[in-house]
Amino acid sequence: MAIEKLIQSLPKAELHLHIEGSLEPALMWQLANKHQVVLPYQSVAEIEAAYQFEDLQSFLDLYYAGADVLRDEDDFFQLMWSYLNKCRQENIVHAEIMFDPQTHTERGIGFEVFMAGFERAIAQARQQWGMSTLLIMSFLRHLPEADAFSTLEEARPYYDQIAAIGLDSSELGHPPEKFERVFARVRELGLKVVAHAGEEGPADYIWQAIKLLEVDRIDHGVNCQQDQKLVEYLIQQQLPLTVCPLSNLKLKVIEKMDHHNILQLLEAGMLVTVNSDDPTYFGGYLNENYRQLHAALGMNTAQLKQLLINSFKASFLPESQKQHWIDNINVY
Ligand code: HPA
Ligand SMILES: [Zn+2]
Repeated sequence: MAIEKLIQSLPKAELHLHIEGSLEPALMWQLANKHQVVLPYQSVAEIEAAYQFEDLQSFLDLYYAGADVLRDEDDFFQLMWSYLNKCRQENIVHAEIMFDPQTHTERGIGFEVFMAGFERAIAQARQQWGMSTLLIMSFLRHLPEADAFSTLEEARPYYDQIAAIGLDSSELGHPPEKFERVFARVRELGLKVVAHAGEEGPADYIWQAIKLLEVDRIDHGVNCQQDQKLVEYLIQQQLPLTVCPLSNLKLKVIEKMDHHNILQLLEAGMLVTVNSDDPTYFGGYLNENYRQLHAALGMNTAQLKQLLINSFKASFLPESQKQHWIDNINVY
């Protein structure tokens, strides 16, 4: 079978997806009208045209501004529902979805609003087509650690709906060590830990995420090759990286897709996975990321199969469910 068909048809997991980064320009436009939010754009086409980024921060500025149209429970339902439908179209059978509560609580929108919307969409997708999802609550690292502590406290009624806690937003100048104490508390609560590290930041930030936060996965991590000892450690420990190729291209972490190191890392034996990060901002959902790896880097069928296996291996699913899906990755 042609690789494009395999990319579409094989079961896959997505492990690095910010739900606020799946807000479609058309939905942003519709919600801005609904709530009379004034956007600095005159049309959906203008929103799309604005998505040209120089670096992570230039993206984050638009991403937080875009999230301002999300106001009531139904908005969060629609946001989640639209992504879960995309999963169905792309044969993403399991998704571990990040959300940024501080982006909403800072605007006076509480957990009871967004969690209710997310949960309603998740339950509907589970009932209608057996969609499997886990939620990852992420702290914004440009804010103080004290704010992360209070967010963790506010989330208390929802702990049984949250599988893991993450760390995202502006990386440079906000190293993992800034959040060492709050992640110690997270681990005491029995939650898994992930952190963005080594996207724009140095290999040392990846070491800090490992040693100080005791992460179960690294989000991005593409700068690991700056430190050969770190590369060896990641291989030996099989500590997963959730890599986002189109994101790296759009945020100029790499100059061209054919410079991406994901297949090198894969061939070296690292547990790397492919993910879309913020698909509406970066020009493609998950399958488009796989397609571009084939087009630009010549990803072959064996590599595709390994990346799909990795997507389940690196997930927080129970072992039996991981194995079930891995057994269903049939490449002819
Ligand atoms: O790629 C990212 N990096 C950091 N923070 C983010 N928040 C959404 N996407 C990202
Ligand atoms: Zn991310």
